[in-house]
Amino acid sequence: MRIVADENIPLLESFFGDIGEIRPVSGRTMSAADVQNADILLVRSVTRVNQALLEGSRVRFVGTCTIGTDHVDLKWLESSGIAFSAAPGCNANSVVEYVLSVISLHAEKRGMADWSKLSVGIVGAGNVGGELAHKLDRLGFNVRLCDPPRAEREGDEGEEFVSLDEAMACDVVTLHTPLTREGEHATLHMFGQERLSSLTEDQLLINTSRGEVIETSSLLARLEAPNAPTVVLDVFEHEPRVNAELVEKVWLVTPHIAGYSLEGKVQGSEVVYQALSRYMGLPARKKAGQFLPEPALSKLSFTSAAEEMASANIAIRSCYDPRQDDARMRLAMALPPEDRAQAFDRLRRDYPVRREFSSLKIQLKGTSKSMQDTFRALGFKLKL
Ligand SMILES: NC(=O)C1=CN([C@@H]2O[C@H](COP(=O)(O)OP(=O)(O)OC[C@H]3O[C@@H](n4cnc5c(N)ncnc54)[C@H](O)[C@@H]3O)[C@@H](O)[C@H]2O)C=CC1
Ligand SMILES: O=C(O)C(=O)[C@H](O)COP(=O)(O)O
Repeated sequence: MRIVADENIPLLESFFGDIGEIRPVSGRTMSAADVQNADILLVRSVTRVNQALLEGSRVRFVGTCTIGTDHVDLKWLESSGIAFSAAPGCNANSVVEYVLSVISLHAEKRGMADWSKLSVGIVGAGNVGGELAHKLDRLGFNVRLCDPPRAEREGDEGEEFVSLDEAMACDVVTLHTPLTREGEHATLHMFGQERLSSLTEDQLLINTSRGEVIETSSLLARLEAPNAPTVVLDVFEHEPRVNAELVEKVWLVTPHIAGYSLEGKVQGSEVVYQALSRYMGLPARKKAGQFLPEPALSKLSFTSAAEEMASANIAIRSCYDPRQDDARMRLAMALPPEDRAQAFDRLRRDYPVRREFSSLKIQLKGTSKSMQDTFRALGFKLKL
C-alpha cells in the first residue's frame, strides 16, 4: 500500500507506518506526478484535492487531518468512488482557547475588571462555535449564536439562535463557519462592505474560520474609515500570500495557527488513522494520547491572595499568548514581498509546541468557589 502524505502531518510513521509505505511530500506544492502511484492520499488544508490532482492516479482513499474541507472537491471524489475522511472537531478546542486568549487580552486592554461583561456573537455554532459558547456560558458571558443552517434544521426543538444582525451587535463577534461557495447560506464573502459597515470602534471582530469569509478589500476600506472596529485575523484570503496592508491595520495577526495546539494536530492524525483503518478493515488501536509528551509547564499554584481575573489571565497566557504569534507574523511580513509567502509557511511548519489548558494543573489554595469555577470552565485541571 503506497501512502503519499503532506510532510507536515504529525506522527505520520507512528500512526500510518503499519498500513503502508509513506512518501512525505510538500503539501503546498503537491502535484499529480507526486500522487500518481499512491493508493492513499493524506493531506492538510494547503493541498487542493480535485480532479486535476487525482485523475489517472490509483488513489482510493483521501484523508485530510483538518476540520475544514473547502480545499477538497467532495463531489468529484464521490462521483469517482474515492473514499474520504476529514477530522471533524480535532482541533476545535485549540481554536476555542485561541479565542478565549484574545478576548482576555481585549478585556484587559479596555481596562475591564470582569471580562464576562462582554457580549459575544458567535457566527457558526458547530464544533468550534458550540464549544466556545459552552465555555463562555459557564464563564457568565452573554452569548448569542447565529447559525441559520442549524436553526432551520432544529426548529423550535434546538438552541436559541439569533439573526446575523443581532450577533453582529455584540461587543465581540467571532466567526466559526466553514467556507462554502454555493447554496442559500454560502459564506464566501459573507462579510462584505455592508456587513462590515455596521461594526463600530467599540467592537472586536475575530476571524479564525477562513480568510475568504471576509472580503479583504471591504475590510481594508472599513479599517481606514472612522470608528473602525478592532480586528484579529488568523486566516486570510489567498494564503500564503497575505495582504501586507491588512496586516498593518489589524490589532493581532497570526499565521493560520488557531488550531495548532499539539493536541489538535495529533488528534487530526488520529481521526484520519481511525477512518482509514475502518476503510481497510483493520483494528485501530493507536490513540493520540499515547504520543503526547509531558508538557513543559505542568503546574501553576495560586494562593488566597490571588485575584480571580488576573490569575486566569496568567494561566491562559502561559498556555497560549497570541501576541507571540503576532510578533513573529509581523516580522515575516516585514520581509521583501517575494519572501513573505515562504515565511508564512515557515511559521506554520516550525510552529512551537503549544499545549492546551487541560495539560496544566492549577493548584488553588484557599481560593473562592467562583475562582475554582472559572478555572474549571476554562478547561484547566484543578488541584485543590
Ligand atoms: N484557523 C484555524 O486554525 C482553524 C479553522 N477552522 C475553520 O473553522 C470552521 C468551523 O469549524 P467547526 O466548528 O469545527 O465546523 P462545523 O462544521 O462543526 O460547524 C460549522 C457551523 O457553521 C454553520 N454555518 C454554515 N453556514 C453558516 C452561515 N452562513 N452562517 C452561520 N453559520 C453557518 C454550520 O451550520 C455549522 O453548525 C472550519 O470549517 C474551518 O474552516 C477549523 C479549525 C482550525
Ligand atoms: O483544521 C482546519 O480546518 C484548519 O484550518 C487547520 O488547523 C489548518 O492547518 P493546516 O492544515 O493548514 O496545517
